Amino acid sequence: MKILSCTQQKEADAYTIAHESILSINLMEKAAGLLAQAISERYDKSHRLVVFAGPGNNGGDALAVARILFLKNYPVEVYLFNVKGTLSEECLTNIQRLKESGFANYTEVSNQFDPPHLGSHDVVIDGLFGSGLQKPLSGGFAAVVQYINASPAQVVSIDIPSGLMGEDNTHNIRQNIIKADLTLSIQMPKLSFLFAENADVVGEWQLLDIGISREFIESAKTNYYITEASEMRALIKPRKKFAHKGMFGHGLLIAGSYGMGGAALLASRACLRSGIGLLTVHTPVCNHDLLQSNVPEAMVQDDVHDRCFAEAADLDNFQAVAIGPGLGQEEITVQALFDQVSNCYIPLVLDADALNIFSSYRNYLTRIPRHSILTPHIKELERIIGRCSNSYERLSKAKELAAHLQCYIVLKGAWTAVITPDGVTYFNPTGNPGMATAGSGDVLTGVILSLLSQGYTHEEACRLGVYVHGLAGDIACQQKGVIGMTSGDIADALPAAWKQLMETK
Ligand SMILES: NC(=O)C1=CN([C@@H]2O[C@H](COP(=O)(O)OP(=O)(O)OC[C@H]3O[C@@H](n4cnc5c(N)ncnc54)[C@H](O)[C@@H]3O)[C@@H](O)[C@H]2O)[C@@H](O)CC1
Ligand SMILES: [K+]
Repeated sequence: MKILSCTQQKEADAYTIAHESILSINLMEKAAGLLAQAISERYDKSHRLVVFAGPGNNGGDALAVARILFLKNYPVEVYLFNVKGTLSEECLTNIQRLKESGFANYTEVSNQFDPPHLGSHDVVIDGLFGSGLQKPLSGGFAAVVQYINASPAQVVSIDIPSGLMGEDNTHNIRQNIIKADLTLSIQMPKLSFLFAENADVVGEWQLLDIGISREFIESAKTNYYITEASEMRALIKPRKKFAHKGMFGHGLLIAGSYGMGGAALLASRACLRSGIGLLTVHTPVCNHDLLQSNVPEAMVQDDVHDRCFAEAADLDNFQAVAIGPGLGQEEITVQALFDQVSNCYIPLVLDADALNIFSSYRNYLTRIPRHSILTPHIKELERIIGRCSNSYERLSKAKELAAHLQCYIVLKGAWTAVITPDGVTYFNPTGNPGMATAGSGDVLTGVILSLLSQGYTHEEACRLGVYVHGLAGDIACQQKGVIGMTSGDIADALPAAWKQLMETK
């Protein structure tokens, strides 16, 4: 699914109106019908709806919603903010229609505003500003937002919480943004919904399909997408009857050190549960028995060192290599890592301590072969690119790094972002907070290694790997709960996740 900018969303509205013979006011009526339905599904008529409408079409939506729900016998109260005396045409039409419906509980605010008391059973419908917001809210509008936010009322925002920008909020004023419990977003999600620091203003969000032109959406250019199950299903390579293990690749995992053998174990289990033909784990001698007895399906290649990775492995006969889980950062490991990476000629995944080492030796970053996959979580990324003040800045810098190194970056977290060297970002919808647990990243590295070894492209391995890893996390969460689940449970749930994805229509 594409994520378009607010400017493009306005163009999409205009294109739909021009090419699909629907009047702007009728498109708004369609949106309002779906908004009203979503609101009535959540709140019954015991709730008073207090509607705050702004001067543009977001206000027009809110007024139409007020009329529809008033006619369904909801108790409704409307405040329209007309401070400049310039209302959009659709907003004006909807004031007219509201009045014609017999609605009387209507206040037009031009300067002085005497706010209504808002109780915990009231529902505020926020239609102050939508995709037409040009700068952070200030003055009277900021005061209204702060009044609503300070109240105990439930808040439903139309399209986007008023005051929030669709993309970059670096220069926004946070206290002047509506804090919604529910955001009913029209047609497409906004990029800013996917950023952690906006979670408390966006609340839960839901998309309403108002029938914006498919033609426009398909041809619109964007660098942001949300991955969909059907796309991932279509990527899975079918297995022929006469398939043999030699056809599914041989991967090399370089992982583990003294006290961190578990990371090698988790990545290996995940790798084998994701369809690889053969797996060799290169690990210090101290982890030999642990791996042999716990993942008998894997072959173990001992490093020369007892306790840490000390000598680059030969890459002949392998289709892909992953390095990093539980690797440690011993001096001898640093040297071995640089040797391994500098001479790597097969697809490569760098994770965990491999990334931490590079963050201490940033000059060496350019030794990473083009198209390698880096899988940092936020902290690991910031050790490389420096601290960022918000998610938009972090994403922008991650894109710069991906372009500079010509690498894929898998930025892990809620909505894990797969960033390609040419600047396209795919956000992943699966997963849950239970996955914020030790070893969860090791599992992902194992899955991606498995897919690369089987001949999936770098982009496919990243996107499919991240999707299935999140799905396995969701299955583990259903079985064990968000608190009790561990990364071992995620690895164990991989077979069910693959099965579920393959059954997706
Ligand atoms: N037919 C249509 O065009 C449709 C429009 N839709 C709704 O229309 C919205 C977009 O409408 P608009 O483009 O009219 O934009 P908005 O309703 O978001 O606001 C535009 C108005 O706000 C003013 N403004 C912008 N920033 C301001 C600020 N910081 N302080 C004070 N005033 C400010 C502008 O001058 C303009 O008058 C969407 O979010 C959606 O809710 C939907 O109903 C779908 C159909
Ligand atoms: K809004």
